[in-house]
Amino acid sequence: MSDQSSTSGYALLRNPRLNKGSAFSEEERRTYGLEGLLPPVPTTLSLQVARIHAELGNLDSDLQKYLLLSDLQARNETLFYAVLMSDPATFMPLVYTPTVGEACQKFDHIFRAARGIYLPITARGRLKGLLGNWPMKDIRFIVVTDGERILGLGDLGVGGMGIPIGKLSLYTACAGVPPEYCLPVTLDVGTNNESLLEDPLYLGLRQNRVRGADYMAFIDEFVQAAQVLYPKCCIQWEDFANISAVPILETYRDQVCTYNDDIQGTAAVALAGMYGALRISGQKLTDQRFLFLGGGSAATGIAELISQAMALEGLDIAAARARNALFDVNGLMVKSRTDLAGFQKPFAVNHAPISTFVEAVRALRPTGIIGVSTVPKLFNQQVIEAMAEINERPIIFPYSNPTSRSECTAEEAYRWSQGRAIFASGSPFGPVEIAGQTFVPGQGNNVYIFPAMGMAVFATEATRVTEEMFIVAAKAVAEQVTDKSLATGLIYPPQSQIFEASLHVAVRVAEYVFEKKLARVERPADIAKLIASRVYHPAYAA
Ligand SMILES: NC(=O)C1=CN([C@@H]2O[C@H](COP(=O)(O)OP(=O)(O)OC[C@H]3O[C@@H](n4cnc5c(N)ncnc54)[C@H](OP(=O)(O)O)[C@@H]3O)[C@@H](O)[C@H]2O)C=CC1
Ligand SMILES: CC(=O)C(=O)O
Ligand SMILES: [Mg+2]
Repeated sequence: MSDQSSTSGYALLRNPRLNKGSAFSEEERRTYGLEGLLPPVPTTLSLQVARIHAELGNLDSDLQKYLLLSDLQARNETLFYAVLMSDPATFMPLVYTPTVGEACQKFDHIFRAARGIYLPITARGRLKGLLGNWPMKDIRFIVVTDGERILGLGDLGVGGMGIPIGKLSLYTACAGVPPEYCLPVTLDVGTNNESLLEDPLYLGLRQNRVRGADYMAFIDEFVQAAQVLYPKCCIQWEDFANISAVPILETYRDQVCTYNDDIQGTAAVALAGMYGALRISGQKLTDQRFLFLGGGSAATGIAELISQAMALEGLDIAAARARNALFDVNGLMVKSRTDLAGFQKPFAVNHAPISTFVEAVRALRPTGIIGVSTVPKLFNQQVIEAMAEINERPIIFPYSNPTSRSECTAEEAYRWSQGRAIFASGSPFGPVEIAGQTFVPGQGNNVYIFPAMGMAVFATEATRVTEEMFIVAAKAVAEQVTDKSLATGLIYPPQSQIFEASLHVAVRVAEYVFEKKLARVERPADIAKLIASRVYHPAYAA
């Protein structure tokens, strides 16, 4: 756009952060040269929200709704967030799991306006320059993926970009982190997904994934560039394969402000769910035994945080870890197995090998099973019935996303356990009625953690994200669950109240940040007030 047009009202209509669309007032239209560029009668933000609701209501595919919202985000950011925040329970499944999964799978075929920064490994040595092309200069959050494990959908190459975009939209919609501080990033190191490599529309590098020292050097260049350009930035690693996720976290967790959402955020939401479940069963955490289906990032992250929480309640850490057993493609992770990665070994149990999950359930008699395998339907009738035979109130958490990868549905868990399951799933399920009783399944998803963690880090300008901050966050989620919710089986705050719930968690985490002297701002007398003062509200500037 030429200089002549960039200062015009026409340019204003094309700047999503400043655009008000039909809501520009008559005075603004006169001042900015917008007269004639819009239909003549100004409207209001609330009418615009109502128009979007109605438009969405006329679409019958969730992907179409996703596209409408994503076009809106590219056109008018205030209106986009006003819509999302008007009804989070309705809009989260569209901009986040499950619909975002389909959008990532079809990314190259539905590509529209670009958002975020793409860093191809072919640009090694120039990453700071590419990252610096982003127009905002004070970035506080980068959500970054390399696209290798997108939800439970596998390697989607650059199509994974939908995830950082969706997660950061929820930083704002669920916890009020102002959008101008957020930057989605995709690292393109190639893809091993043959169908993408053969697709003429594929938008990423046409090569297999780079691994090993070259990969780690690329990651390091990215981290250093982000540090130099954005010294107050927190980097959230998202949807990397575990072979990359674990070493990256280990390398940087004590060097910079960073965390891995799949390992640590998921762990916190699972622990929160356990605290809720124990209020229903009336049991103690240290009496639980968990069996995980899957032994990757999410499983080992959850198992470790639960073990740490058990240790805080008096169990020896080794004994605590022994209460968290993992089961993967090759069966129960037992000490005699020679194929275990370093991060899996602490959870290997002293037991003879077991090759089927239902046998493992019968042998270990877990109080809860947690599905983080990416494989649907493996919590089958036999498994749920075995859990219901062993436990009065079996904990059943199929956490894999999106819905198509869920280890079971809410209906299956409740039906096969005669309504006794304490259930939560990674992607949302609607209420279920069994024998006249209505159950409300919770969404056991790190969305209860990462936006809140983001707001706490943003408001305090924290230097680090520590493991203890996730335990604090887990307790802060759990303490908000009412007895009324528990009576319906709901062990998390309702999705409709996620904004209020996230701010509560942010306050608790911020208190901890100040206590541990991890903040870069002065401790205020009233931390809740500090958080409230930092919250973004979707309203047009006067
Ligand atoms: N609800 C939430 O908030 C979150 C949910 N998730 C979901 O959890 C899932 C896993 O994520 P993540 O841990 O990062 O992925 P990983 O790839 O790190 O782990 C997947 C694990 O499942 C194992 N697995 C694969 N197939 C089977 C099978 N048939 N039976 C038993 N185990 C199997 C894998 O074994 P192997 O490596 O040998 O193939 C691996 O150990 C994803 O679907 C993701 O969407 C993740 C984060 C948050
Ligand atoms: C929720 C999430 O982070 C995942 O499924 O990967
Ligand atoms: Mg993830």
